[in-house]
Amino acid sequence: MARPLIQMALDSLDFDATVALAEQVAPHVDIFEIGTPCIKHNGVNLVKALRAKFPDKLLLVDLKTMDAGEYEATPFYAAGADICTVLGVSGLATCKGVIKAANAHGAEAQIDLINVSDKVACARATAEAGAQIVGIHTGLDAQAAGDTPFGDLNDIARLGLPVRISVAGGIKQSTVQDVVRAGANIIVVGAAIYGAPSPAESAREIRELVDAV
Ligand SMILES: O=C(CO)[C@H](O)[C@H](O)COP(=O)(O)O
Repeated sequence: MARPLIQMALDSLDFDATVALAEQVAPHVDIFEIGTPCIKHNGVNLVKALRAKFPDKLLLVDLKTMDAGEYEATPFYAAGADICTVLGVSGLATCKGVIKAANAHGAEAQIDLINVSDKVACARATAEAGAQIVGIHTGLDAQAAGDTPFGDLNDIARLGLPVRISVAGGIKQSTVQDVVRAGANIIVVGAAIYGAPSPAESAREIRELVDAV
């Protein structure tokens, strides 16, 4: 399996703080995720700023699109996004719209399985439709209620679909190696890095743990 990628979720609302945090953790991560609250607050100009500052990083824009897939995602790909997310619960037509926009820009679409009731069926259908990445995701509110993404990861990984698997939801130093072993290709980490006393040190630890598996 190719080396798993580490995705840092930039979940602040503040434009300058987001860029500053990205600078701190850049040596240790592969993908910068502009989180949903952050992209809603700052818009496409933040995509352009990060693209210009980090030409060698992958950039994921966590749009969590729910409708008008092609129309909503197109300007973000045009601004330099490598990956945009679309909600699996939006339905196949919206997912296909984001996939179409991604393909038009030589980029990728990620289907976020958050709150999808039949995740296996959604993953199969969207992989068939050409999605490049399926995201297993326990959101912040569900985490607060005690949920984790680990069971869903096992269910999706065993399908052997021709997609990369991204996993998000409270991943930290003590769980990251299990996530890699369970078959994740992209490990998303937010609070365990940005909430640490030293985000750079925390990102470095995560990198070492992932690479040691
Ligand atoms: O997409 C998100 C919330 O919807 C978060 O960015 C994602 O869950 C990663 O953050 P954390 O590691 O803190 O869970």
